[in-house]
Amino acid sequence: MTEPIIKIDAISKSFGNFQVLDGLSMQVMPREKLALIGPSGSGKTTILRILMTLERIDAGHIAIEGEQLYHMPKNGGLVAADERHLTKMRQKIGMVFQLFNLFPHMSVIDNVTLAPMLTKGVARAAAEKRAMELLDMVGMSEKAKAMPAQLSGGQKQRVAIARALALQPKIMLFDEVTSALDPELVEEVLNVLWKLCAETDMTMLLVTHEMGFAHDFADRVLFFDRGKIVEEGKPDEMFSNPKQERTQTFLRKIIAAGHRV
Ligand SMILES: Nc1ncnc2c1ncn2[C@@H]1O[C@H](COP(=O)(O)OP(=O)(O)OP(=O)(O)O)[C@@H](O)[C@H]1O
Repeated sequence: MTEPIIKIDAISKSFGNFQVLDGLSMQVMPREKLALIGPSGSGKTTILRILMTLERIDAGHIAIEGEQLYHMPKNGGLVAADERHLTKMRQKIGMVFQLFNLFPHMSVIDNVTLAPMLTKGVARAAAEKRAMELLDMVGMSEKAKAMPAQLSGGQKQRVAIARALALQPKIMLFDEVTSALDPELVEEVLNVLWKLCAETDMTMLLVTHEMGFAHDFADRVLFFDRGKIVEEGKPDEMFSNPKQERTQTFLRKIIAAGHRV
């Protein structure tokens, strides 16, 4: 039987006195496209940031491809992972943020080549060749020499996707990647996600308020509330026939706000 590519086991996370996650467990299978939905503040972004090692966990375990993320084997047991282990594990995962986070003082192509050159020691010529392929895939090769300030939000986000792909991650995390975009630019970014879905075998986790997209794109939808998975299922079941009252209320509000489900 295929093993999960991500195995989250009873993780907890607090910020000060505020407990965001309390014993959360979930698994993701290789190639799976997962949508994480739920009200603001329910912990969705925190889960992605923990997987990306941008936040630490207080308790529990996470395994990526069967290898511990925050722990490493030592003397027959497990100890806290050191920076070297975290750096190695981080390369399996790429993340795209709501606010692009491009390096403003670097050109588009330099944004994409930086990580492979710095973290993997890839030579500039090879890194640029690969970067141009990735920029071509997201429809941005003509802007390779441009600076981020010269780009629209949708273009910046497509560059951010190319940059995240440059380390050839097996897992891609998308954190509300269209939320900061003008409505007419949303489609161009969603089209890139479709392309990644069709042309790569990456595992993709998507936090989104675009319910229509989550419905069409995801293999499985997880509905979160207060750091817990309230309900999960196939998109058709989740959106047309949610079982839990909390899910029903959330989706009613979303529909009332004019979002397609
Ligand atoms: N660095 C931090 N310091 C303090 N509190 C934080 C921090 N990061 C997140 N939180 C709090 O943790 C809770 C969960 O946040 P998170 O961003 O994971 O929720 P979310 O479900 O992604 O919501 P949204 O859809 O608004 O992004 C929120 O109440 C948030 O204010």
